[in-house]
Amino acid sequence: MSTDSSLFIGLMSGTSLDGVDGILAEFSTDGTVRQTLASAYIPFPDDLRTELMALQSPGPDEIHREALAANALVTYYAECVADLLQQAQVGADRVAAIGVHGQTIRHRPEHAYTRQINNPALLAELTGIDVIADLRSRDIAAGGQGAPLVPAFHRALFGSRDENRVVVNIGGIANISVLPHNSAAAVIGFDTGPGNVLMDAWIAQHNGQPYDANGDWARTGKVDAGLLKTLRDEAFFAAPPPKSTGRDLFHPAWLAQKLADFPNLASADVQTTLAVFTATTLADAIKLHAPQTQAVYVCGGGAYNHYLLTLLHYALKLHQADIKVESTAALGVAPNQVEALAFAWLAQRFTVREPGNLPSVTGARGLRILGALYPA
Ligand SMILES: Nc1ncnc2c1ncn2[C@@H]1O[C@H](COP(=O)(O)OP(=O)(O)OP(=O)(O)O)[C@@H](O)[C@H]1O
Ligand SMILES: CC(=O)N[C@H]1[C@@H]2OC[C@@H](O2)[C@@H](O)[C@@H]1O[C@H](C)C(=O)O
Repeated sequence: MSTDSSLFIGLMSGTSLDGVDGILAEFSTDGTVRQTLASAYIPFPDDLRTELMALQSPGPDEIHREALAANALVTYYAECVADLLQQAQVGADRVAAIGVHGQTIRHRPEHAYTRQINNPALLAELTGIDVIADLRSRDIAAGGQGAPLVPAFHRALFGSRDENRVVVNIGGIANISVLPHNSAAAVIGFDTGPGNVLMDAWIAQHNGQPYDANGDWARTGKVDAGLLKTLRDEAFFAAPPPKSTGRDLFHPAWLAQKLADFPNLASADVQTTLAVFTATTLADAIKLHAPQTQAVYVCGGGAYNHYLLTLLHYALKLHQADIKVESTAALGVAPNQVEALAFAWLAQRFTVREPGNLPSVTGARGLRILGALYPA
């Protein structure tokens, strides 16, 4: 490794609540990714998943339960770090910092707060590595949404001089980054609504599976136009960016309420409609805010749902016949590694005291250095 580069770890556990994705990568001082040395995924055990799900809404003794869940969470983060170091045969002393997102349990930018449960002090203690945490609060303090943060990284990693690109992340929630080929043009980005969160909840409720692998169940049903319209009528979709959302709005009880008017729908038809809902809300956002898009690159777990990608491609082709839809693997980064790499990048930005946000995305008053340091 040369003197103008350093190793960083990124840890992301997102709204799907399934586990933690980690990456160990080498960055140049200017933030360029030189190479990825290792990636790892540690699933959460069922009891932690259940508690993280319960903490998404108000409940008894929350402060105590949140603290215990944070301690438990960090043991899996530390396991992920150990796995990365072991795979790459790298000592903790060679890693400059860990960028750790934590687990979102509330996201209420309209009330000027967002909460990711975490115990970064414990992570520094367990790993012996500097930890950079709390990466959203400063943007919110500056009047921003605090999310999505990945567009700045998407621009750095995936921006092109030749092609108008959109990067789509389909996690629990979905978001887009609009990357015009003209680098002087502002990058915009925002959450478009549910990604997998409602499809995951529905298949878990009906078939006991954590997600609809490959979209195979959704593929068997029919779209219900009435339900689709009811879902799309939610005010969030018509609101202009900057905007962000989460499980605060799109939770199983929200879906149950919308379904109340459709008591006779077959469960597979609901799953199909939810897949079309995700695909069309993404496509609408791209058509309205990035009509010149030539290529769409998809990351996040939803990139592995072929049925969903087919629906997205179909919805976009109605607008522009020759639009490309591919996964970010076509640009050299596996779809399930992009978010963790973004948090490694944010840790690198903090370390060189460079901003991590994009005011054109979050609506913050200006560029801000994101995060707080817990020294090793
Ligand atoms: N093979 C697959 N087929 C279909 N869906 C899949 C597949 N693999 C992963 N997924 C979906 O991707 C989800 C996990 O995606 P990801 O890890 O990107 O979410 P996250 O990071 O938790 O969410 P967010 O980006 O909202 O924070 C799973 O819950 C599942 O719905
Ligand atoms: C508050 C919060 O955790 N938001 C997540 C969530 O998951 C996807 C979408 O909603 C995005 O806004 C964000 O995550 C990514 C990493 C981001 O900030 O860009």
